[in-house]
Amino acid sequence: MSTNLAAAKRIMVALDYAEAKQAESLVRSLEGIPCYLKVGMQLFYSAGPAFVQMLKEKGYNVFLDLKMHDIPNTVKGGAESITKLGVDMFNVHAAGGKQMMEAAMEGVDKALQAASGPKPIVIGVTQLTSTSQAVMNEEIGIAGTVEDAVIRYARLAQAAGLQGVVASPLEVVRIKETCSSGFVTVTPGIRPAGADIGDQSRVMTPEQAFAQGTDYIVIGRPITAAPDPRAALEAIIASVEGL
Ligand SMILES: O=c1ccn([C@@H]2O[C@H](COP(=O)(O)O)[C@@H](O)[C@H]2O)c(=O)[nH]1
Repeated sequence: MSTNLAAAKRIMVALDYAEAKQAESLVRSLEGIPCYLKVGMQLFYSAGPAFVQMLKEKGYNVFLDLKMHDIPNTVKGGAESITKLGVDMFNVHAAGGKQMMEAAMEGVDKALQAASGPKPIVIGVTQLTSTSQAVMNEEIGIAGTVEDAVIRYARLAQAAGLQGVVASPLEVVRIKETCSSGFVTVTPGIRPAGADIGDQSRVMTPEQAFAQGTDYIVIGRPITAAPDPRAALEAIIASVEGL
């Protein structure tokens, strides 16, 4: 595999669109680039499982970013349904606790006992990348540093049997040191130099994030809102080649 194909596979493009036809148009424009595609709640709530299945039929790796957070029995059922869709990755909120995350893993096993299929990577959401230190301490009421909170969630996710976490690239080094180098990190909060940060708070450039050792970067608006999304993705791929 050439270096830039390997880089493309570690870039998750967030398909944050209201309607399937908008997302389909973006996917068409990226044809031939083997990036991961991330389907979040906006698109899934409007386009549903059929859209995810279409992406799988086209051969894409798909991260279904629904951030489940509910009682264990409900999350188990949700994980079972998601696994049956054949996605490559999905997530739950680590703040839901160990029992809830274990229930997600039980849901995966239940789905795979009923019918064979790929086993998805299940990851825990730690502190959202839009959350700043001040917001976490003063508004949400969690004391301590964001980094320490992320590490607590990462340890909990690992103890529950999850394979990784969503965090900002700023916490990747400590997550890998604490949990192991093989514990998967998926990092949104990515902004190419000079790009608008918008509602994100804990951000790094694609180059900086990969230099921290992250496994995957998630990037939405810098690609989807660009005048030429394919050129924007290609520039990001070129910027991280070899990292
Ligand atoms: O902590 C988190 C968890 C998920 N996200 C998601 O990633 C993308 C980021 O999009 P941008 O347009 O590049 O900001 C988006 O789908 C979020 O829901 C996150 O940003 N932070």
